[in-house]
Amino acid sequence: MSHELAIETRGMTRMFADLTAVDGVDLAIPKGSIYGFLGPNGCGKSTSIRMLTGLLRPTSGQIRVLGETLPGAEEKLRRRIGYMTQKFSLYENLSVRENLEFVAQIYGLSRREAKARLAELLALYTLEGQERQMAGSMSGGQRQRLALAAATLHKPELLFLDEPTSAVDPENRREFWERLFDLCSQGTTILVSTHYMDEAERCHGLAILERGIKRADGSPQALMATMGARVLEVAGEGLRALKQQLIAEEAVLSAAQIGSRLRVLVRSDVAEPAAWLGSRVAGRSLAEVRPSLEDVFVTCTGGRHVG
Ligand SMILES: Nc1ncnc2c1ncn2[C@@H]1O[C@H](COP(=O)(O)OP(=O)(O)OP(=O)(O)O)[C@@H](O)[C@H]1O
Repeated sequence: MSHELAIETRGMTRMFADLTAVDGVDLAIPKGSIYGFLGPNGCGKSTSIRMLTGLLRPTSGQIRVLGETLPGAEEKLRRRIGYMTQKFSLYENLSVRENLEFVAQIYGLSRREAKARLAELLALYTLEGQERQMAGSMSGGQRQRLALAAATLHKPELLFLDEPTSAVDPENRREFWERLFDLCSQGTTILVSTHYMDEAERCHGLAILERGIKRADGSPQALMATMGARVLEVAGEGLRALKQQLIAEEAVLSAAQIGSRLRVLVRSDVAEPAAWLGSRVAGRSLAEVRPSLEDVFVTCTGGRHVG
């Protein structure tokens, strides 16, 4: 297996009784990239991350992380990876400083190393004025910065972030992503799970997951360029009724209203989608538009998630 890959899996599978939470997932994630898992709740993002961090054993399949085989190398990998869980996992009744000191102890930093690293992190994550504040009384954005400081305290080579921005506003989310690109530019590989399209679009590469199955994999640009549908927008009157009429067509993967337009995904095996759709929209105006990542998502999941 290649040394240039931070993560490599073949047929990674996890069952819970008779539910297949992760179903035969193959991954090849290059070192130094930000890679996303995109999918709705319950599609297997957290279960995949837990297997890749060595916290959960796969039912079958092969996993290599930073050149080590899992299960088996959990202890070796512990110092080399960082993990920010979906729920805030620090102590709410400890201060910012106490939380970070506690994590430093877990990773066996000496008092001196811990002092220097804490000063660095407090400055980097703009937590300097809040050292004594209880973690439980912080805002969503501040908690998230503290959680990221804690997850990166030991300078991991590979960082796992499970839906890190689900509890923060768009401005904090944008700021958080700037931090991730800083970490990436210093050589950290990042695997981030999300159900936000805008977040997925920032990744170098991503996997679209649905019910434990990887439906597509590639850079957002490549996924948009190669998706199996053409995107057309219709403007005019009576779009709700038109939508019902169109989704009954075999060739239409989805039709969803966006403001005053109806965004229609037509299967790419329809030779002339504009002419085909034009004959069904009775005089309304129509234009082909560039696909978005959301269109890719809808196309690979068969349109089941957008109404
Ligand atoms: N310990 C468990 N025991 C039984 N079923 C589980 C367990 N952990 C996860 N599951 C099930 O496995 C499936 C995948 O869950 P998972 O948490 O990986 O999804 P997810 O994409 O991370 O979604 P979410 O964002 O809601 O956590 C779900 O149907 C979930 O109910």
